[in-house]
Amino acid sequence: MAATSSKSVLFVCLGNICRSPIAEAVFRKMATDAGVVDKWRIDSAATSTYEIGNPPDYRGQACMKRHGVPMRHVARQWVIDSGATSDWNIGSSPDARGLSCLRKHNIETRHRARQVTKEDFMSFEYILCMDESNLSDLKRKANSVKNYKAKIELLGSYDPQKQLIIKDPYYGSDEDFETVYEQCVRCCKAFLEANS
Ligand SMILES: N#Cc1ccccc1-c1cc(NCCCN2CCCCC2)c2ccccc2n1
Repeated sequence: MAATSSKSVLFVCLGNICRSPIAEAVFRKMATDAGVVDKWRIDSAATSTYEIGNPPDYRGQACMKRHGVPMRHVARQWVIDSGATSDWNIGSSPDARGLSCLRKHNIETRHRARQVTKEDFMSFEYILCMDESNLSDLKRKANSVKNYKAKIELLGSYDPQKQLIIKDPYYGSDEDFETVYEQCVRCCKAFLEANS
């Protein structure tokens, strides 16, 4: 019987196509390799609406492939999608229990960029973001949510090499994506250790 999700983390960046999907994929692989992924609800989201519905940036996907880190994106030949009859959960990610079931049966789900929701501030224990702009956007959004529980922090605050900011690589090169990857590896490792 899979353990219930006792921990939860939402990685956030500006568009949810570059930095936060990399952080999510790196952390999910680390938690899987440590045998604790079933204890975690892991997701990523954007502070902006720039890229809602879009897959992770191809440069980030290439970086993950180089490092053998599975990403929830599945390149698609067919345009297969799903939808709801209600507006109850617009912008939310699939239910954690469903994702866990799919993962158990080794069925990949593809990540699509989504914006952080008020519900996220109530349901995630940690919301870890990449730079000061993300942090101020998140704190402003959180202020409109009564009794929210999330600890809103910079992912870089866990970096043993003290690189506090994970810079936006959107206008950058493959090397900039490599730097994002290396920072995410250091920070996610320290964050997992701090929560084990
Ligand atoms: N903004 C900024 C910015 C400033 C400095 C460095 C990077 C970026 C930057 C720009 C992006 N999209 C281009 C502008 C989008 N449009 C801006 C005006 C509203 C309509 C949308 C990004 C998209 C996805 C992920 C990260 C991104 N980051």
